[in-house]
Amino acid sequence: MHSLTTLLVASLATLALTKPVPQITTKGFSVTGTVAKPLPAYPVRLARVYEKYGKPVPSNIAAAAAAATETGSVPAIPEESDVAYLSEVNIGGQTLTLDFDTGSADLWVFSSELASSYTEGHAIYNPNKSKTAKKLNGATWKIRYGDGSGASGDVYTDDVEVAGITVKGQAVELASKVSSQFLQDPDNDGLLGLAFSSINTVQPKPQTTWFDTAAAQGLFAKSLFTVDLKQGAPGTYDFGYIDSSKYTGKITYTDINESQGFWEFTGTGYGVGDGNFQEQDIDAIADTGTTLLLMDDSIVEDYYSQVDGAEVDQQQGGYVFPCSAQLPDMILGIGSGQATIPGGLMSLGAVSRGSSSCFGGLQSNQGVGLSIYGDIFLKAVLAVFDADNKRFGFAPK
Ligand SMILES: C[C@@H](SC(=N)N)c1ccc(Cl)cc1
Ligand SMILES: C[C@@H](SC(=N)N)c1ccc(Cl)cc1
Repeated sequence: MHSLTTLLVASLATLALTKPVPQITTKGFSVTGTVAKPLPAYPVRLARVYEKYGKPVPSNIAAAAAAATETGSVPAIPEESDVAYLSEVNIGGQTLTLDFDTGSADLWVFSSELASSYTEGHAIYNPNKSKTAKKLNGATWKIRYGDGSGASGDVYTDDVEVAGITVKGQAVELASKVSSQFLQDPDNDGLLGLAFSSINTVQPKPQTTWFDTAAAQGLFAKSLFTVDLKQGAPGTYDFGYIDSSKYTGKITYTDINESQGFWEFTGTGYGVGDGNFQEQDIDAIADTGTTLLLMDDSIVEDYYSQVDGAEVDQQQGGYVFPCSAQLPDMILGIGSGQATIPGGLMSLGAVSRGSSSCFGGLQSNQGVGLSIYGDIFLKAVLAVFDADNKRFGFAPK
């Protein structure tokens, strides 16, 4: 008899294991010219010039820029076994809890356009109850994840508030269809994409993510956000600033390659426990929307070869080990530094209530060619997603 946890963990594990890059039909993309972007307020532009040349921003300019821009913080609440993290969002006066996802670029929600049998237990968005909703005529969207999970529907624009920051005219994608995976998770009312807008699935004209819309409207003095996830406790997403109280030591940055639309970088290698560090290029993405740490089989096998009793459990869909096992730390080389994931974070907990078998936080990426540094990694660091400088940063915490 599978407990819910097993099903959820297994389905998400399977989901995480087998949900390769959302199948975005690139052939349909047509960038019909560029929309004139409102220029950020003058002091913001001036402050950026100083920063660009590594000069301290004069206090009067910094003060003026700060006055013209916004910052905000919103809790990231873990679901059971930390399988996903949910945050509150207000759309046209309606509050939903969404899965913020740096691995996709669609803001889509459970909506009044879904059959009511699908919306049981969910908060839904109903544009007819919003004073500021406008239909985006002719626009549709359809997202697919490798495991076959996905959703589709049509599009409105509305005022979307995240972390106290309101973006007017944000594209909101209403689900009129969702796949079964999304029905197993009654608290998840949809996704808020934080990847690059180049992989947004709206047709015929792709839309921008909430973050990119806000940045284009000049709402941030610094166009960056930070992610501070915690094991079994609320963390935060912060927008427009870095809270120095959320990390220790210094932030190490690495350039990202946004050509696939992800926060993608080349890791410098890995180490298991106090074993020696293996230098190798690792094509990785930082992904809040994936529960696990997904890496090449060779690395996964190396790690579990050092865990007594670890084995692949087909039924669970990945490596399991005795919950009594002492798990080694996982070291990930990023830029000039190394992120240490303590052994205690490398488990998702018992495969089902009362079981002495635990599900591994590190699992195979099934050879998809990308390593997915998901929530297991993000619980170990303060992560900085810096769009201004096209870089990813991390610091111990
Ligand atoms: C980009 C993410 S899916 C997402 N975060 N929306 C991903 C890609 C490939 C694999 Cl194998 C697993 C996860
Ligand atoms: C597509 C992912 S979100 C992501 N891939 N980052 C997902 C999340 C939750 C459910 Cl229930 C099903 C699928």
